Amino acid sequence: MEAEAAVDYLVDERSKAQFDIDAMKIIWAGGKHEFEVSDRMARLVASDPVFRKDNRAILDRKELFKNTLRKAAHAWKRIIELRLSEQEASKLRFFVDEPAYTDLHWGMFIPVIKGQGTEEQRKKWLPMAYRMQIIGCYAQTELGHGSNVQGLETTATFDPELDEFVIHSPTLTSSKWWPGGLGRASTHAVVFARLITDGKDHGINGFIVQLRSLDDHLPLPGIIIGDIGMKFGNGAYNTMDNGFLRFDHVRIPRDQMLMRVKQVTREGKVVQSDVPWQLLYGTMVYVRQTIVADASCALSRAVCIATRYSAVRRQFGSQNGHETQVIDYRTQQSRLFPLLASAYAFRFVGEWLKWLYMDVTQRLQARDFSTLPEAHACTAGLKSLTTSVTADAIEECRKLCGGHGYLCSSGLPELFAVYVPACTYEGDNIVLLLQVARFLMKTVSQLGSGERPVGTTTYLLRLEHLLQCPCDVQGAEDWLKPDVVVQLFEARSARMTVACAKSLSKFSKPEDGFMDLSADLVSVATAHCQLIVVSKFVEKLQQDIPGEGVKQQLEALCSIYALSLLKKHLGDFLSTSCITSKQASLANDVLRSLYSQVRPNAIALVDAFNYTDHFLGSVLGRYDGNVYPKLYEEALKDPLNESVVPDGYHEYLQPVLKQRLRTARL
Ligand SMILES: CCCCCCCCCCCCCC(=O)SCCNC(=O)CCNC(=O)[C@H](O)C(C)(C)COP(=O)(O)OP(=O)(O)OC[C@H]1O[C@@H](n2cnc3c(N)ncnc32)[C@H](O)[C@@H]1OP(=O)(O)O
Ligand SMILES: Cc1cc2nc3c(=O)[nH]c(=O)nc-3n(C[C@H](O)[C@H](O)[C@H](O)COP(=O)(O)OP(=O)(O)OC[C@H]3O[C@@H](n4cnc5c(N)ncnc54)[C@H](O)[C@@H]3O)c2cc1C
Repeated sequence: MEAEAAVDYLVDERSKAQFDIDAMKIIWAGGKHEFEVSDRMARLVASDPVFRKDNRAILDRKELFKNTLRKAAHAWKRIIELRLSEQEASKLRFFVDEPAYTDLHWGMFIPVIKGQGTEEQRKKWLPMAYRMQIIGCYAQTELGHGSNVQGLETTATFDPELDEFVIHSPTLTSSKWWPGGLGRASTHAVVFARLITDGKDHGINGFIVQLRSLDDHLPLPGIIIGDIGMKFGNGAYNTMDNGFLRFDHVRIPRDQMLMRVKQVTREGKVVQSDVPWQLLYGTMVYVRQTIVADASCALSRAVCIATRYSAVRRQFGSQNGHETQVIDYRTQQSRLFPLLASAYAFRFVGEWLKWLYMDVTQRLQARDFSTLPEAHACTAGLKSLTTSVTADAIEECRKLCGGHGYLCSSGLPELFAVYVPACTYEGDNIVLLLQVARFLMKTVSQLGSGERPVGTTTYLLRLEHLLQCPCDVQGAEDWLKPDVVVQLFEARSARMTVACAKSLSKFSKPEDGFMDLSADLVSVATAHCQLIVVSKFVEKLQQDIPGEGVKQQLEALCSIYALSLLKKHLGDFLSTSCITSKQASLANDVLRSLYSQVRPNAIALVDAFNYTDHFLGSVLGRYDGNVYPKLYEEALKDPLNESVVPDGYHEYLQPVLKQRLRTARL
């Protein structure tokens, strides 16, 4: 009986939607074709028993890893059999939803060769990598240094006699430590090492190094290699073989140094090409951009689970003869709907960042390097902002699901454990925000010298105006005007940037100022990145948005995103005199009415993500809302429930119980 009622809750919820959900699905997917590919790949994976994933939390590490290998091999077989395009194959891997060595092979090894290899090197290595005749990883981080790439210790010393490099790990801390896919699967790695010729250190560069035999997978001579051990959470990221690696004078031919940025001639002369040396960091720019796109996936997944469950779950009160749906509590809405809005916001900023990355890549090919610093700042900042918010949001969604959110069958604990390292890998989020702050300080300091800020910093051209313009809100409805909101976020970012720049100028050495003011600099960078997300959401809404009611829903979500940020960072807005307390209070009223507007559409807004139950992997987030019977089913599948009397009863429970009986008799 109760189960049927739960199903009814979601049917009823869906009937309340005030917009064309199919049109919204296409907006979310980024186009009709993207939707069709994504939908087809999601179903393909969901219907294949090899891709089952509901047992991950109870497999031991060895079984878990072997199962990941099986899935990756099966995915590859399906990709070949079905002749899938690159786009389809990458979607298929995405829906398999299990971190694996293939992520690093396709996501970093191939891109680093593409970005840092010469044409000859690309011709030699990429076909083998595309056919998976070799498996590669990205070996940069060491035991002693991750964030500080210039501090890496591994050496690549040129031996002119044999025309070879000698790759060596001179200290314990120079061991490579963390690279995904390295521990067990990879046959090759791009290793970042210090280039030494003729006794001189020329800084870091990438080198292609074979690690294991292509015949029997044994490590090659001079290579010490293994897995770094269990990581956070049970199943979670432990499907990945993050590894360690030490080199004992391993020799590689000279042409295995990636030579797009620097070359070493036969005589051992180092030649710097005309591309900026920062291109050595280019793969990180690429991956940070993909991480931003992925953030909206992880966030929307958690939000989908929490929203559906909040509509099914009832506690206290009375609503048409039932207790109240928890989604109707204002507190639940004020925690959940900003996260729903953030999922859409991150989707659109991710789309824009992909465009920015393509644009900078095309410019680089045409030898225009002018937008590289901005691309670095945007990818670093948005990677930091979106992953931090998403990690916190997954945890908030767990709490929004009450006690049942803590069960593995809710899908949220595993999602959190898999996702949270995104705040650290590909650049620690604080270290990356400091890069953004550095870029902003440099941009402001160059304003006087006639250097024009570009792209996302163009607003700083209107600095004088932004430093003193009052916020244009007289009545509550003014808070719904996009230009008012964007200008407010610009003013807040500009004022915080200038205040920090002034404080920095008081230090005789800029590095000292940077150290002392680093916490403030992080706040400045955050404000700038939030401005980017808000303005890209607003820009998206200026495009043609087809589908009945779709634009109105997105407008409401855009306002929720911006106004909830305003509420969260009220201190910034008040202390920079960007708004008055009266205006803040009006913003709060508007937020409440926006929540009421979104409420009847909430289930349809998460349905628009088009996630299969397989991908969601959550009893609480099931499409049919049939939560309670399925929670029982999942509980009964637990190995502890295999026998009525537990293993260990005779050894450990019975003696205790008997002793208690004896004590009682005394
Ligand atoms: C489909 C695929 C899916 C794939 C998913 C993959 C799965 C994911 C799985 C997980 C996989 C996880 C995999 C992994 O985790 S791989 C390992 C990732 N590691 C990191 O991210 C390390 C982070 N550290 C750094 O990037 C550098 O050390 C930083 C930047 C911190 C300092 O650097 P440095 O010590 O050199 O000092 P500097 O600050 O003076 O900077 C000097 C100049 O360089 C410019 N600059 C700096 N950086 C960049 C840049 N990037 N592009 C362009 N320019 C850049 C900078 O603006 C400055 O310019 P200027 O002001 O002098 O003009
Ligand atoms: C799951 C996972 C997968 C990974 N995969 C790979 C991979 O495939 N290949 C690879 O090469 N690496 C990989 N890494 C390594 C990863 O890139 C690094 O861990 C990351 O760049 C952070 O560097 P770190 O560990 O040195 O952190 P640290 O820099 O030691 O950070 C420790 C603390 O110090 C703070 N800190 C550091 N520097 C500063 C500063 N200048 N100012 C203020 N605070 C600072 C940080 O904010 C942090 O709080 C992976 C890591 C993880 C967790």
